[in-house]
Amino acid sequence: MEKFQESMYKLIVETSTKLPKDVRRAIAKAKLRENAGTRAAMSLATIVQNIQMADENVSPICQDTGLPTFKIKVPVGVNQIEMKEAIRRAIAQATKDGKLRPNSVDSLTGENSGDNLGIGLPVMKFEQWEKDYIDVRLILKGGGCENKNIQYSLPCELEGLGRAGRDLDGIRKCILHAVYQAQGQGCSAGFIGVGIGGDRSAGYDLAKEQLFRPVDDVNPNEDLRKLEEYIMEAANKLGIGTMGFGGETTLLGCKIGVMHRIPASFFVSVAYNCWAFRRLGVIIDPHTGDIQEWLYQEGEDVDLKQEETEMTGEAREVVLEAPITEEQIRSLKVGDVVRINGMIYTGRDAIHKHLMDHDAPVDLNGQIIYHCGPVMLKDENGKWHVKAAGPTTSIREEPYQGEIMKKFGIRAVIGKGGMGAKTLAALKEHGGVYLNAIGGAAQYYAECIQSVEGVDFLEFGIPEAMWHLRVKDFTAVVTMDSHGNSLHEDIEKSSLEKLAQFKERVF
Ligand SMILES: O=C(O)C[C@H](O)C(=O)O
Ligand code: SF4
Repeated sequence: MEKFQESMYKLIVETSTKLPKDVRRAIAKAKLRENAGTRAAMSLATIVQNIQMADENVSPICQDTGLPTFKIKVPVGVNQIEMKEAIRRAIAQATKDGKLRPNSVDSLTGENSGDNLGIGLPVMKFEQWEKDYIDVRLILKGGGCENKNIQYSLPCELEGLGRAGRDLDGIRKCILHAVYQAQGQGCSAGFIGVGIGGDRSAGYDLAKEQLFRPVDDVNPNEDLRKLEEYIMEAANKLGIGTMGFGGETTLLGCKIGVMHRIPASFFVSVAYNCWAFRRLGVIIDPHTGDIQEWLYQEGEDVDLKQEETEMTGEAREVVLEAPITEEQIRSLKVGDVVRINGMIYTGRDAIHKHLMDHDAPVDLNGQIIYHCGPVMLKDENGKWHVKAAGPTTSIREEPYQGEIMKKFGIRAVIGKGGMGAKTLAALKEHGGVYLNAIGGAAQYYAECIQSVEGVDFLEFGIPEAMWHLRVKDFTAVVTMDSHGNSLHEDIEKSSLEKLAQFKERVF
């Protein structure tokens, strides 16, 4: 097994940087469905470009390289203790090489371990089997989509859909609702794994297990096959679309599993995965530790080629450079595309909390905040380089954002998934704007960053620090403006109306 660590390193790097073929096929299909010139088509074009850039740069597709979870099947007699150690070393190495973001945080102190190791991390689940080879599968599931997982306890009342009872039709309603409640925040279009039955933890395990099924397989259970097919069709009529911008594709895959339950409990657990569905697997020779075969890579290479596309389509394009005046901000409207040049400052969870009762380390008057936790590498000369830098889910900053904008005079925030009523009111009052970048497009945005001019709060860890970035042609869409308009609010409303059309019994 001397090659096992090297094989695990290859598996980690490949999973973080190259989407599997089954996922590429689903994205290619989605792209064909969108009408040219729409926001959804533009966003998908950016996503496709990002996938290609990650291939070429061998760099993370998305800056959130997730919580690494390994599922390992071993023949009797294989030493699992040694395998665990080899996996831990491979994880630390991949982090050092900038293929994974340091993502392991002490839940009590907030300290980032820096190498992706920690109590319980990475997750490794072993199982013995009768076969004579080792099967290792890895999923890197990011935080934004993980936060959109949801568990239903039947019977329940669902907005738009009414009563969901303890039968197949109740299950149908829960799954549709799960897609609706995710909106664009988990970087739609997404994939869902559903677990029916079990208790709360076994149900979620079963849901996540479904994410290891190939996207194009067929459920052997006839009822579930029909339900999967139905969900794919119905969910794509909700009009949530790529990044919640509206459009034809909201769901890229749906896999449903079932297990027994106890009489009092009836859970439907849904695991939501973003379009950056990073999961791969390998077959390993138990003597040498070498890779014998890659999984999820059957079929022809997937052609994602596209014509040169511009983010703008038919939208008005505005160039922004900080410091921005209130007048400039008030001239922006939902739907405008902005190209940002000059300085932006990253700030996410730790910084927003901190700024509520502390001063900012730089003058933020008229400036732009980017909700982003990048992957960064320092070279021998102590210079920082951006390896991946897409947006993070903005709604987590909802309790703080409005106040912080007013307190420091910030004019624009860039993020993804949109923000709520409190921020919208503050944008109107203060003269601010919310800009939606394409979630997961971490290579695409990293290329817009010309230099790293400084960093504050590095003690919060690399993802949570405030990075001072000089950008060129950083493109985003105005989705909340200073006149009280919010594309997110509109899509939520219209998708709820569409959801209500699926109220009647189907199964
Ligand atoms: O942590 C991040 O960088 C992003 C996160 O996965 C998110 O979707 O919000
Ligand atoms: S930013 Fe989006 S694509 Fe990246 S892990 Fe989070 S949900 Fe997934």
